[in-house]
Amino acid sequence: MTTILEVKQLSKQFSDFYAVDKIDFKVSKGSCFGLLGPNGAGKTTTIEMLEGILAPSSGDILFNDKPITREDFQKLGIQFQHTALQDYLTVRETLMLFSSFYSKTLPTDDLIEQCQLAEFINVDHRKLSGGQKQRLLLALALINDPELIFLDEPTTGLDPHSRRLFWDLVNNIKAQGKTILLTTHYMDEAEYLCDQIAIMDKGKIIAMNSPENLLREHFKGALISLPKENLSASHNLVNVQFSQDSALIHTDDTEATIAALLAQQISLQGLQIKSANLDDLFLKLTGHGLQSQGEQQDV
Ligand SMILES: Nc1ncnc2c1ncn2[C@@H]1O[C@H](COP(=O)(O)OP(=O)(O)OP(=O)(O)O)[C@@H](O)[C@H]1O
Repeated sequence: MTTILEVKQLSKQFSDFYAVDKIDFKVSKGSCFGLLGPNGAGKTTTIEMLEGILAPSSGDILFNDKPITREDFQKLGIQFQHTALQDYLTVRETLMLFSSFYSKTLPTDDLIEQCQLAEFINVDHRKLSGGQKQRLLLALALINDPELIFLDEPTTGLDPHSRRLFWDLVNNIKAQGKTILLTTHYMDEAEYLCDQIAIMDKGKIIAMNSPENLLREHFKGALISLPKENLSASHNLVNVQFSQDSALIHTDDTEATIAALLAQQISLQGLQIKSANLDDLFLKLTGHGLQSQGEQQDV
């Protein structure tokens, strides 16, 4: 597969602190690459260097095998976490305003259709719901017909229906052969959309592969989940990790583990046997959860 973007030993230092610390990765043309990690992991700092917004402290960024240039930045599309839009403009007027900034643009009507904005085209953008606003920001990111599109936590705070709708739009864009670099806190989003993911924590990439291979690499057996309150300090168990509400036991032998729980008279009330997901992987690799603290969805 052709590599569209390559990052080598990329770092960003703020005073004496490394927000991004010597990371390496490659993004294949036509794929969706996910940068996954909790608040403060260094995701936004990384993509701001790739977008030309922040100067790297050290390292290289190659675009189509050559050091990235000013001209290359014109071939990027960026959906920021927050974009200040001109007040009092409708959705159509906003699209037309942004079109005027570029020499080459996609037809406004195509963007409206592609991002499912037809219903709101004459609505002041300030009246849009969270999901509608994200679709408008996606249309703005696509306006210059970019080769590589950056989506920075595009579904944070959206309700489940809006997130699903947004995922379908992203898959349609990918089906057109575009490359997407996505940052997200959500493991289900990464599992659904991404061909490759890099898990970041504290400025470093701690694991990288396809979601399926990562899970296969790190979880051979099953994951037994029990309500935390079923366990006490006197119980003697190995391979237990604690998330907010549950004790998670990784096991290659489910029957033997359940027998061990029963032998210690641990209640099996609320027990679940599940396959591991990226949240479990993150917990295993770092000892802390992937979801940011205090984050809420406006369901
Ligand atoms: N301009 C800056 N000056 C100093 N520190 C910064 C600056 N920008 C980011 N940081 C710090 O760098 C670290 C990484 O931040 P970054 O925004 O890249 O993380 P993130 O993974 O994108 O988090 P989030 O999911 O909250 O957006 C954080 O500790 C942040 O406080």
